[in-house]
Amino acid sequence: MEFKFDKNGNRDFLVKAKVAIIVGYFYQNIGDKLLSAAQETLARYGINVNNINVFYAPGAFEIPLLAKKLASQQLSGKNLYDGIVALGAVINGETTHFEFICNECARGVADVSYQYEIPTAFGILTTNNMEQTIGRAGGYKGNKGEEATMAMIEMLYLMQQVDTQTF
Ligand SMILES: Nc1c(NC[C@H](O)[C@H](O)[C@H](O)CO)[nH]c(=O)[nH]c1=O
Ligand SMILES: CC(=O)[C@@H](O)COP(=O)(O)O
Repeated sequence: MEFKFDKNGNRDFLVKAKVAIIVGYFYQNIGDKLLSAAQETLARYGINVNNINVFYAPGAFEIPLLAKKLASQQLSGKNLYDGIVALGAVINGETTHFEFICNECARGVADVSYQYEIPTAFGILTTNNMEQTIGRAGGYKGNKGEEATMAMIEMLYLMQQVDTQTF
């Protein structure tokens, strides 16, 4: 993914950024792979490790509530977090349960970003089997943890651009 902003340009806005990572821990090994990629990406772009908090949800269905709770946190009248990254994996089974979890998780994560105007990246794998899952957690299709984190970082830049635009 190519950033729209100059990756080698001014990154001061990233050094002070506070980020929450939520990991759906239904498949712990997958969650760990996604989390590692997210943490490495944040470090690569200069976000202070002391400004990153990690939270574990039992499953993807619980992620939106945790995301909303985190997004609502305030410090001195401002949002505590500048960005949120939601990670996890939902693997289809024999029933329609998969659809309900995926839809509610995606809808809930999106609603948090809209309601609180905090970039909340959707890094939840929605796959048909473990092979597809592993392939997207550091395998042949990359790592959704890195991809989602990069999207969140770019949104931090864009939100700053909007807030500081002049004519
Ligand atoms: N099957 C998967 C689940 N199921 C659990 C739900 O997310 C939720 O925790 C439960 O329904 C209780 O509310 N979660 C995943 O993250 N991935 C799955 O494949
Ligand atoms: C996505 C799920 O909840 C899945 O693990 C459930 O499997 P099943 O539909 O076979 O009960």
